[in-house]
Formats: sequence, structure tokens, C-alpha cells
Amino acid sequence: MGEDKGIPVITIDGPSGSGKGTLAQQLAQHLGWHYLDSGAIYRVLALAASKHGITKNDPKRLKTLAHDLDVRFVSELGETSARVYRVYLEDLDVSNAIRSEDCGNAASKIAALPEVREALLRRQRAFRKAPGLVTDGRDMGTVVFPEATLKIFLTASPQERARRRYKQLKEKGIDANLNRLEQEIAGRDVRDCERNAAPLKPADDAIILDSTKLAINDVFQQVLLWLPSKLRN
Ligand SMILES: Nc1ncnc2c1ncn2[C@@H]1O[C@H](COP(=O)(O)OP(=O)(O)O)[C@@H](O)[C@H]1O
Ligand SMILES: Nc1ccn([C@H]2C[C@H](O)[C@@H](COP(=O)(O)OP(=O)(O)O)O2)c(=O)n1
Repeated sequence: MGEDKGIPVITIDGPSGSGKGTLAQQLAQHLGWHYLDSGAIYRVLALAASKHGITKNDPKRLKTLAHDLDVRFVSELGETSARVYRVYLEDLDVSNAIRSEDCGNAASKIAALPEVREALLRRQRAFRKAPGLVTDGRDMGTVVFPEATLKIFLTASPQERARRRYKQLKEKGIDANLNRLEQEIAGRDVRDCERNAAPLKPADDAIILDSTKLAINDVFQQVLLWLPSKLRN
């Protein structure tokens, strides 16, 4: 099915821990739009590659794996009426498994391969369905949906992002080390920003929002203020 360019898209790009997923999910739920967590696709691919013993040094097999990847997203109502997004690889629920920092790092490594990115393009664009799509990642506004309705580039200081990730992991009962997280986040920033294929950078027409000192709800309210004028254009 072809992509319908008349359907509105909000893109949220930015580095790890800036709050992209949180904001994108809030917006999708508020607007009743679809949600695409593009990073989850790269994470699932990293998991599948490890399962099949394919390394980042084998772009040809990774490309085939990316093309054939059996990844599914299921959105369901959680206990507090907020939507919960679950991710399946083949028929296995990998929602928690893909959230480890190891998986994030592995995803960042294979995401540097142009063959892999190309193989995932069409799959990502297929999420553009009525009444609208909110999506987050690294290249949503620059490459995947260059004509998006509203593009946000969400940042926060590396220290604040590491602190958020630390708290998030601890809340999930996952052991974490703040210093190590800071280093891993810094390493991922460099790799994601310096690669040649679709590097992490704001689109020319993106609004840059620094959330270092903003609460989750402040970020959400700010974006809601920007949206109406973009939807009218
Ligand atoms: N503005 C904010 N202030 C404080 N914590 C935040 C903020 N935005 C997100 N968080 C928290 O930080 C963690 C990482 O957010 P997440 O949305 O997963 O980031 P990303 O998708 O950019 O990696 C989550 O636990 C989330 O609740
Ligand atoms: N659109 C995207 C999304 C993610 N990636 C890569 C680069 C990221 O470091 C990894 C993991 O992305 P993800 O958004 O899940 O990571 P964070 O939640 O921001 O820590 O995948 C990408 O290259 N392009």
C-alpha cells in the first residue's frame, strides 16, 4: 500500500533519553493518532541478528533480515487507561528485552549501515495511516517523513538524559550504573550523530526543544501549543 501524503505526521527526533517516546506516546494518545517507535524496529533487528548469529560486519545478511523482519506492534489499554505499546518479534513479546542498554547499543551499531536503513524505509512509511501518525527516532523528520506536518527535535543535557535513564531502569527493577550509563549515552550520541547514513541532526524546519529543565507535562503542553498552526497550513 502506498503512503498517503495527505495524512498528518508529527516527528520527534533526538538523542537517547531526551523524552521522545514519552512525548510521542502522549501526543498519539491525546490526538487518537497512530504511533511508530522507529527505534524499537532497530532494537528488534539487533535482537534478531544476535539470535541468528549475524554481526554488523555482515551487511548483506542484515539487509535481508531487516527486509524480512517479523516485527509487530500491539497497542492496548493499560490499567490507568494510558495505552501500552507492546513489541513482538515473530510471536515472542520482546517489549522488555529490547529496552536494555546493550540492545540500544547494538541497535545503534547496525543502524549505521545504509543497507539496513534502506530496507526499513518502506516499512516505517507504511505506519502513516488516517487520522495521523506520531513517530519518534533519529531521522523521522530528515529522511523518513521529510514533509511532516510538525517536526520536533527534542534534546536535554547528557547528564540529565543519563539520570532519566538510570531512574527508568531502576523503576523497572533493572540494575544500572549512572557513570556507565553516561558513558554509553555519550558513545551512542557520537555514533548516531557522526554516521554518514541519516545521522541524528535536526531537520532544517524542525523546532528544537531543550527539555533539560522542563517537566514531562511542560514539554507536552508546549508542543500542543505549536500544533494547531501547523495543522492549518
Ligand atoms: N521532561 C522530562 N523530565 C523528566 N523525565 C522525563 C522527561 N521526559 C521523559 N522523562 C523520563 O525519562 C525517561 C526516558 O524517556 P523516554 O521517553 O524513554 O526517552 P527517549 O525515547 O528519548 O529515549 C523515562 O523514564 C521518562 O519518563
Ligand atoms: N530512526 C531511528 C531510530 C533509532 N535508531 C538507532 C539509533 C539508536 O541509538 C538506536 C535505538 O533507538 P531508540 O530510539 O530506541 O533509543 P533511545 O530510546 O533514544 O535510547 O537505534 C536510528 O538510527 N534511527
